[in-house]
Amino acid sequence: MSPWLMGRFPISPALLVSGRAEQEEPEAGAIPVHPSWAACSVLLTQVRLQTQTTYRGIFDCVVKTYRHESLLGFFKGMSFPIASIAVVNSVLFGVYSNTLLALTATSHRERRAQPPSYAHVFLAGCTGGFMQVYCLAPFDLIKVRLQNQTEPRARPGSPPPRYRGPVHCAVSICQEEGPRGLFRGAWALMLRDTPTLGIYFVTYEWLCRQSTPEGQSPSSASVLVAGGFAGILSWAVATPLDVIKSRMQMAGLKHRVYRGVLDCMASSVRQEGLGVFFRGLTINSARAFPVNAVIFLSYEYLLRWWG
Ligand SMILES: C[N+](C)(C)CCCC[C@H](N)C(=O)O
Repeated sequence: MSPWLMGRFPISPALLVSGRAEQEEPEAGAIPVHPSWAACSVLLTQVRLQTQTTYRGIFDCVVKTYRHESLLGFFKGMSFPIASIAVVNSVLFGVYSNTLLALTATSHRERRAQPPSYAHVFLAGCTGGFMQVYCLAPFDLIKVRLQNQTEPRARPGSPPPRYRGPVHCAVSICQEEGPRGLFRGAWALMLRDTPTLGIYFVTYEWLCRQSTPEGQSPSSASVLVAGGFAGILSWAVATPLDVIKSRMQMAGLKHRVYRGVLDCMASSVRQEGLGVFFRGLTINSARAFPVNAVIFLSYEYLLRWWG
């Protein structure tokens, strides 16, 4: 077994074997598990649960994806977001720190002795969220479009998927809709990120201050816990608009074209009930803790080294 396959995730053989007459690839009985697979599957499952109505839940989505698209299916649309993480987070944290600097006129070091007010932290977070949307929107659109392609890769005789990969997806969108097409759903993304990133930084600051004696820098453990909970809380608040954002990004493909954010909300609620706003909440929150714990730890360390 490849060293990449670190463990095996047992699944009832009946689940994998049933209805497999026309699919040969997956081995019956187990899905090989690797951390990168786990991370990608979380992102893919979240997007599919939010935009497609064919899945009964997280487990059903994972099993169906594995059955129809094999392990590779989970990595769909991942190269672009991975490449974009550094850029998007640099913009977010760069704008946040500089706005805080402008508002409080204190450097990162001085801020421990003179902590900024929560209103300033919130405002700086909202500004960071607003600015990051410009670079996040195209990457996020391509990710959502690729993750929603359920066709298996390279199966002879089967119709090819609409997009062959991230670059083909970007070029096709530009050709079909012009460069503005790359910003489809950007309004919903802005509504999602501007206030929730304010909440994100306020939660982080508040939790750090609760666990740190006055005037001192927070310990790594405090940073990890505060960052993790800031991620969970901000994703919990952001999930309703995340669902709408993903649906608007898919509009015209698997979904009808909506007249705007409100139309998308109203028609989703009419067809699927209020529960639609909580699709992907569990998976978003589970992913949010480790991801944001690491993001804030890196941010604090970088500021201490270079600040
Ligand atoms: C505010 N909102 C919850 C929308 C996003 C928070 C982003 C944090 C991090 N980049 C992540 O992917 O978890």
